[in-house]
Amino acid sequence: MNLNRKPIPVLEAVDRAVAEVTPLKSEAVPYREAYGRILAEDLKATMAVPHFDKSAMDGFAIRSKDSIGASGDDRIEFTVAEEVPAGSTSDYILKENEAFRIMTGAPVPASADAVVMFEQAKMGDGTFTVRKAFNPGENIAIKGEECQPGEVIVPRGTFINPGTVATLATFGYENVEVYRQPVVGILATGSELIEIDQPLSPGKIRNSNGPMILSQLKRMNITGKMYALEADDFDTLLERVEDMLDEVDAIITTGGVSVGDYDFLPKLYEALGAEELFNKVGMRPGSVTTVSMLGTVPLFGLSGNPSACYTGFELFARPALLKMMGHDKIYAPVVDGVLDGDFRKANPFTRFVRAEIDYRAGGIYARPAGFNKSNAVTSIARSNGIIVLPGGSRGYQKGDPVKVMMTDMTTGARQFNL
Ligand SMILES: Nc1nc2c(c(=O)[nH]1)N[C@H]1C(S)=C(S)[C@@H](COP(=O)(O)OP(=O)(O)OC[C@H]3O[C@@H](n4cnc5c(N)ncnc54)[C@H](O)[C@@H]3O)O[C@H]1N2
Ligand code: MOO
Ligand SMILES: [Mg+2]
Repeated sequence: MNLNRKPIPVLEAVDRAVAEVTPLKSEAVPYREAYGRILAEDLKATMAVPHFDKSAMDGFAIRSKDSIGASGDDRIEFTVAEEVPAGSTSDYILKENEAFRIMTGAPVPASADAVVMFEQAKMGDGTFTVRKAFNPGENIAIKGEECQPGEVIVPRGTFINPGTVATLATFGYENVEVYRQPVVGILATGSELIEIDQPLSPGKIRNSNGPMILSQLKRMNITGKMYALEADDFDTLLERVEDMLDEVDAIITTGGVSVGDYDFLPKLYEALGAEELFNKVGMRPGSVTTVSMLGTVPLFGLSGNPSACYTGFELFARPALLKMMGHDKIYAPVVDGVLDGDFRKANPFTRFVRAEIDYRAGGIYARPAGFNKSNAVTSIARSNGIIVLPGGSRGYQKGDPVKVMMTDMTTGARQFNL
């Protein structure tokens, strides 16, 4: 048993975990299934957008030169020669003071160079008049004004958002190269753990970390692979982890990483020949988080205590897995906020406090989400962010400036502070 673990600073631990993993290979997926994946190729424009000059308004396409000199007192009249609805074209060549009746999105025929909105025209019978001169290009979306062929629209490593999917459709990418999703195995260890449908008895508790990690992965668009609960028995645990290694790209275990008689995970990783990146971090909760590498497979040994487990995942597993997914923005945003409640307990280590974030017009307010010890589970449920309190000899009080880690961008604000 190693009772002399040396804590390393949080940032150093994060760096070590991230440095060791590499992006997985890429694969092609149909564009409609690409949302949430990471681009493994630069997304380039295959054509100009728009790819023809198109009317930006419903109205009349004219030759701008025919409108020169128009005014309120001296209106100029046009005769409608043809109609061009969206989806159609016209080869007709306008003669002097002739116009097309044209709709938004329709190609502006070559002989016209400006569009008069219906609201700018006074209608006659097959005719209309205007009271101002129109500039060439007025109310027209010019070919290539948005982008040119070959332009990189979204670089490799970017999260595919709904706009990226729209862009894939625009350019005709039926399939797109994305990074393969890691297969992440989850193993909850502990002889005290029971499944949700088993009866509680003294000493036994329901496994909450396993399903929590599954959900943390889901939040990252990863489908986790949940393995059956394992008791604290070295040999069966070793066998189980060896089996998992044949099936997964990363392993997340919970429990058994501290110094107890039945905390076997660090020893187990050692027996597998894994390289230990760290086994103690200067943080609370989660100080005993242990991360090792076995070849290309990271082994995240998260603490059994729920708040420590949750925090260890967000700090170490999440950025490392995002890197494996090819993501170029792997860290949770950390923003300046205001502490919206006291946190009096001083600690020499950096403390991560699960918090309720309130986005107010004046800024971001972060309130500790209730009972916040390492073994707490309910505060995680009330939290949508984590307050970061640097270690030191004093506590913190309401109103103090603090850093806030945005772990849950899916939870919005109560008010729409436009
Ligand atoms: N002598 C020392 N004891 C402990 C130290 C230490 O430095 N010296 N560190 C403490 C800290 S801090 C933590 S955190 C825990 C970490 O414990 P382990 O990672 O070894 O986890 P376990 O011992 O297996 O369990 C701890 C706790 O969590 C509960 N648990 C475990 N798995 C689950 C699960 N899947 N769902 C819900 N709850 C779970 C378990 O029943 C225990 O209560 O060690 C301290 N001890
Ligand atoms: O590692 Mo423990 O979670 O610090 O409390
Ligand atoms: Mg333990």
